[in-house]
Amino acid sequence: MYHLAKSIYLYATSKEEYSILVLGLDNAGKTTLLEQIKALPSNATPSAPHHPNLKTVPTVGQNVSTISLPDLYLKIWDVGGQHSLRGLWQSYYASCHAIIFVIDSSDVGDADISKLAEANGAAIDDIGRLDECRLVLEDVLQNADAEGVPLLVLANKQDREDCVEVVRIKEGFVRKVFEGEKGNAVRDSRVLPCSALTGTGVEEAVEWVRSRVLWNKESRPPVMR
Ligand SMILES: Nc1nc2c(ncn2[C@@H]2O[C@H](COP(=O)(O)OP(=O)(O)OP(=O)(O)O)[C@@H](O)[C@H]2O)c(=O)[nH]1
Ligand SMILES: [Mg+2]
Repeated sequence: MYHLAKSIYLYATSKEEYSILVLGLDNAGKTTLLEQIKALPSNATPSAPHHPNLKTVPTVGQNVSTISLPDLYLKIWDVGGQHSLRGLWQSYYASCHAIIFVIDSSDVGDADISKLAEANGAAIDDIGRLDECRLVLEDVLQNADAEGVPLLVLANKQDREDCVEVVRIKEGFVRKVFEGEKGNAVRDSRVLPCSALTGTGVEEAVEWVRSRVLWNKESRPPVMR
């Protein structure tokens, strides 16, 4: 009887948990984004409000936090984006349910990769940030373990005066990467603007991810917590 009661209790109180992987070049704003997500009203309670820690340092390794939404948990993995750390990303692909790829909208020139064709084949140290961003995103798209995983591209730092508008990042960069030969085009994806620093667009980003992991749950089932 005790075991039956315990099973019913666990069934009634447990929720599905989905893992979200936050990727992007160093300095893109991944850790700042994680801090803002942790501080969302849906996660904090009036008795335990959460104030985002916006003083970040470059991540060496990973930060992980689980946020509780009414119907599910999102376990969010923020991994370091420095060049030397990117080799670790692929070990997260097989178990993630969605990827958020963060772009620093003030560090991608005019975001038009068609002008970069001649940079193909250059060593990574010799290329600009837009091309570096393209190579890194293509690498994610091409990895078999990440196949079919919903992908949200966040055009971050939209609060900065020198940022490129989201439409240019979408049309000049993301669409061309997806349509390119390494693009692996068929995938649930979206490009959204945000400012991880001010928090603008963060809630919309979480809502997109929440809806897409649910949509994709037959291909990538959640774990129960
Ligand atoms: N203006 C502005 N600055 C931002 C925004 N998001 C992050 N930053 C700043 O960008 C810098 C890097 O932010 P992080 O969140 O540490 O970047 P990261 O992607 O985690 O970097 P790594 O851990 O090295 O991969 C910090 O100085 C942040 O304050 C934003 O939306 N707007
Ligand atoms: Mg970081």
